[in-house]
Amino acid sequence: MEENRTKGSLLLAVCVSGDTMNEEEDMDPSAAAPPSPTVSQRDQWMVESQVFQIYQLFATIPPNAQSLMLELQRDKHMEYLTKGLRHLGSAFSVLDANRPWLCYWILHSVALLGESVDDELEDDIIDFLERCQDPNGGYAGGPGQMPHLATTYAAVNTLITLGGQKSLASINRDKLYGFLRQMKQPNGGYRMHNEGEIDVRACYTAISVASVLNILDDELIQNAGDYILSCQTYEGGIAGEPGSEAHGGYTFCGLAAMILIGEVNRLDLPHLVEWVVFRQGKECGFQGRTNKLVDGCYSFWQGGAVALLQRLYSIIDKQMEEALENFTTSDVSEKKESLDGTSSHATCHFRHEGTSESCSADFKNIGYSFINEWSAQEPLFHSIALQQYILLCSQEQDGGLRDKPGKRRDHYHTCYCLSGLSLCQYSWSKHPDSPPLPKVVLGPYSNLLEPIHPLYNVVLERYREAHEFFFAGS
Ligand SMILES: CC(C)=CCC/C(C)=C/CC/C(C)=C/COP(=O)(O)OP(=O)(O)O
Ligand SMILES: [Zn+2]
Repeated sequence: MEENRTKGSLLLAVCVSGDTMNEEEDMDPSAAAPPSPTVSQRDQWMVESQVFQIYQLFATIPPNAQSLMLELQRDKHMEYLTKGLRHLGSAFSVLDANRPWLCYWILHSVALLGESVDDELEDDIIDFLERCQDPNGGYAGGPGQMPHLATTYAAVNTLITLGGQKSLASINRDKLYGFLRQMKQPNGGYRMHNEGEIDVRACYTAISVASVLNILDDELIQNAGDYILSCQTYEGGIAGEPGSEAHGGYTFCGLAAMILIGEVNRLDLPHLVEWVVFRQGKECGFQGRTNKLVDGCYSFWQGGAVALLQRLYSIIDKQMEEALENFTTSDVSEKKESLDGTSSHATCHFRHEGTSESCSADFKNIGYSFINEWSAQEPLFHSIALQQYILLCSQEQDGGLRDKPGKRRDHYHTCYCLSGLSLCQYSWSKHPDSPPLPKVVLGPYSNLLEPIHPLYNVVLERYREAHEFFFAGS
């Protein structure tokens, strides 16, 4: 966006500069006419105009009206989610491959708002997901359908969000492990389902569920880092598959998966930081990829990637120092690296400082140590601006959240806008359990949501219960 406009004005400056034109061109009025805008430019200007109208209105109203505009419509959102849950009950009998996702989006939103569902509905959801569980492992989009990694991730996160013995014990981890092994490809990637596509989403969903359920092992990890690394593009972000375009959704997936397998230091992190921070635009929200439109759901995908990067400062610093060293004394530093193995590309992270066990010994606890070693660094994005976009542009006053003004609310955007809002609110916290200062929460303090585990996107307290359950005795 910004780049486009900068390039556009540079181009215009060259075109109107007299030096480059002869007299005949100077006389021709059409030569000076600006090129007609592209469809993407028009779309961008339209969104900017809608967003800035809202910000303009906000800037001109009295403070008490401003506070009202910034209020998170908790009750309305709960009404919308409850309606969705009621509909979900009747949708359980309808043929649809998205139902575990609907369960996750709705229940995770409810949990973010600090609420829960009644026992009867909870039982219905556990029973429904039980029927989606394949006898040979993994969860399908509906009973009798083919198991799929995306719905497996959604089902596992739903059951963790519900919590409790019945819910957590309903996951057949042995069979699920078998399904993950079946999806694993020799190139290190994963297929989404039998004969399905191989992409970074599949790597993340497989690794995320294996990690949270304590079934991650060397076989599941083997070459996965090579595959994800091959998807980091020249822009710095991560694409769905090698050779594709960097995108926020896949960037979150690739980065989180690399952290969970202890190989995040293999990515070019400074380049990744550079790409992701420039995806937050003048509309205050994030776009998913270069020159595309802002969208509320990227508050989590891009905001989540930045939140993860915020905890990797020491590795980023090390990579930057090495790059500088390589730049100044390239061959000397190369020799040094090969002699003493100090290259960050040759060591295993994210580990406890000072330990020397192999990666395989400690990747099992990465998810847990990641939140306990929470760092106090500042956020790398404009957290207040993003909260402003979510509350003023993505929030529907009647409940539910959306992509952008003019779009309709839906459960996917409600889930990821709220997840992004929670990340913003805790982005300055020294520890995930320490309540944020009021000045970092935009709007009334009652806007505060529950904190999430940024690697799995489940509410932290529910993650902790699952961790105790699945790691007991290990
Ligand atoms: C865990 C899991 C399953 C993660 C999924 C991650 C995710 C959101 C991937 C995005 C896929 C994609 C290329 C969307 C582009 O849509 P678009 O062209 O409509 O949108 P754009 O213009 O914003 O790029
Ligand atoms: Zn979206």
